[in-house]
Amino acid sequence: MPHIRGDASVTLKSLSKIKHVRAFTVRGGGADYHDQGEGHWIDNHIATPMSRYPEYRQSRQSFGINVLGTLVVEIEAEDGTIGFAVTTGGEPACYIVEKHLARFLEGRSPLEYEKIWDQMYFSTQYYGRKGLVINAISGVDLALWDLLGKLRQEPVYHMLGGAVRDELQFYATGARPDIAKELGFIGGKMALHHGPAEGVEGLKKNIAELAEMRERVGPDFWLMWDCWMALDVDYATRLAIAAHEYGLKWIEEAISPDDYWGYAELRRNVPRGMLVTTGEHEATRWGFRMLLDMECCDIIQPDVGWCGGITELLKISALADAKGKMVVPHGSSVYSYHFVITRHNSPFAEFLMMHPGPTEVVPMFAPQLLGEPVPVNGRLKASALDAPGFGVTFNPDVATHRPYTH
Ligand SMILES: C[C@H](O)[C@H](O)[C@@H](O)[C@@H](O)C(=O)O
Ligand SMILES: [Mg+2]
Repeated sequence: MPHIRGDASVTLKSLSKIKHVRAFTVRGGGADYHDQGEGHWIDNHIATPMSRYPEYRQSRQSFGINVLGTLVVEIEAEDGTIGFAVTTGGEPACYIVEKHLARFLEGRSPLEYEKIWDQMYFSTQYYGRKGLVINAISGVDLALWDLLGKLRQEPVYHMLGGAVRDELQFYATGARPDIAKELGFIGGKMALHHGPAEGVEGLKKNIAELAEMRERVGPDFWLMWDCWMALDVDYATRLAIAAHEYGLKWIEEAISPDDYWGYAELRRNVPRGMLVTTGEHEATRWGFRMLLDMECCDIIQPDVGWCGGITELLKISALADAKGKMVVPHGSSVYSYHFVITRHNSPFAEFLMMHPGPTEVVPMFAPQLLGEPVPVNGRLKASALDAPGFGVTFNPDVATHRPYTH
């Protein structure tokens, strides 16, 4: 019998424990990517649930889409190694991290990420479960995985099972799918501009925009609509039927994230071959189980910075995989890239075009993450993710503010 060596080189004891958790907020783009300047495509008459109020129709910032700002979570180990992550959450999320969540990490091993997640979730369940609290938990979880990778000197995707393909391929979200095609992306997702409050005229304008873009990109390039929760089932059904002749590949987040029944109905209504997608504003394995068990959609799109982090996304993805459903995370830069490259049921990823046009590729969370990789010709090699943790560092030139301590 050959002697089988099995020295457990990484143990709970050998890895440096967590010493400090700190939370900061940052303004101006980055993880709160809706927080952009004037004239940006991402704030130009995009249909939302607030579009029923004319005063809030032109700009999503007018009703506060960028009110939170970025949350930066920093976790320092006893040996001085620091892991960090960014997500949407700003000052209120800082409060939750500092005053509530930090107690479950300080003094513990970063290897205990399952137990830490469980304690963060169930200790906040009485006021959390979705939205801001899960954003905060996600930020902590992502910073924990970044710290673990830096302590172990390996990239997060290695710890998630390794790459199942040599490279990532991306579709682009932005106002110019024609330019996205020239840049090598596999498809272009546009924001829908007119909602039910603008009646049949608005619906006709939507279809005219789609028809014009189809003319520009040719018959085979993927075109999708992101409806950002703006529609009702009837309007979404009529829009999907009218869009079918222009080859709309999927209709995304057409109705309220809470209307699971409406999504199931819409999915029964849309023309055969058109996909219904949603999930970026859903959270935890329990929320995504509702979407999957109620047959709400063909692709789930969790945001790893909003759904519970990597630890929770692993559970969500396994649920979807068991049901033969694709998981294409909502654009969240390196945090989704390290996940997507490791999952067979995540065949492509989203790249959110943050250039104002958008006419060029710029890092999604710019200027916050130094070393943030971007797709080249619509693709990113797995080897581009090989630095420890998530492979990025926080830009020291970006002003941060720590509103609370503990
Ligand atoms: C483009 C959409 O309106 C949102 O701004 C976008 O963040 C999100 O819905 C997406 O899927 O990228
Ligand atoms: Mg979306």
